[in-house]
Amino acid sequence: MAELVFFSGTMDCGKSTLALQMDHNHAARGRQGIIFTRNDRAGAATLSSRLGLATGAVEVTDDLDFHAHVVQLLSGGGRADYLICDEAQFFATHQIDQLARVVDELDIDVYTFGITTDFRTRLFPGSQRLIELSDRVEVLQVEALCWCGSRATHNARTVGGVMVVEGAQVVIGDVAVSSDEVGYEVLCRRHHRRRMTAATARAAALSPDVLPFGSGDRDPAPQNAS
Ligand SMILES: Nc1ncnc2c1ncn2[C@@H]1O[C@H](COP(=O)(O)OP(=O)(O)O)[C@@H](O)[C@H]1O
Ligand SMILES: Cc1cn([C@H]2C[C@H](O)[C@@H](COP(=O)(O)O)O2)c(=O)[nH]c1=O
Repeated sequence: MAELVFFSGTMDCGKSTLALQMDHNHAARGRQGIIFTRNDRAGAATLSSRLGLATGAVEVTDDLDFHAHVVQLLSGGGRADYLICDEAQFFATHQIDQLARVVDELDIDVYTFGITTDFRTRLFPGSQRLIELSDRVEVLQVEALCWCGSRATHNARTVGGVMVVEGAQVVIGDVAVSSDEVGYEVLCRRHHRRRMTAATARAAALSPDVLPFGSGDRDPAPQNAS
């Protein structure tokens, strides 16, 4: 039976890489897929991974109807055994419902990939609908790490190097960008709550105001902050 699966994790945990690997593995066994994405950093109609791989994709727009798209393809003699959908957090909720229809009515597997929460720790509407409708939600095994070494569970946005908690939900960007741009950093919940990025932690560790002893609530010096 076909299934709707949501592969989720923070930014930079390998979702797009897994999407490309899944497409490769299915195609290697003679299955035919359609790749969709929306707002990939590499540009329109592209699915790209930080490991350097990229492939062409159908760019998802507001008016794209997944069910109609696939039915049209099949009616024209085309074939689709599975769909790969990257950056699915940016899909509209009714588009996630269309994906569920593709699974249930056309018996086609749909593999979706995306982050669950935004920089304010709020669910993206598309991700919320995926959690509600998916047969399975899979959390990626490769753990992105907070600067403290704990598993990163949340995405922080920085503007000019400073963590912000207000602004538009969607701003396309990347981790490890220069400090005058909008950027992102993955953090554990503790450090997201304290708004403590690698740069803030480094500054605090260097500050002469910080006593060399303290309560058990102190944070360690950043391990990989440069
Ligand atoms: N130079 C590198 N060497 C090995 N692995 C890397 C390198 N650069 C990035 N990666 C891996 O790629 C992952 C990011 O992959 P990507 O598919 O772009 O993530 P996502 O789609 O979740 O944002 C990182 O977590 C890391 O494991
Ligand atoms: C947290 C957060 C992220 N985004 C954007 C930034 C990137 O363009 C994508 C995530 O891509 P990745 O492949 O998972 O790294 O989402 C956003 O628009 N708003 C946010 O709050």
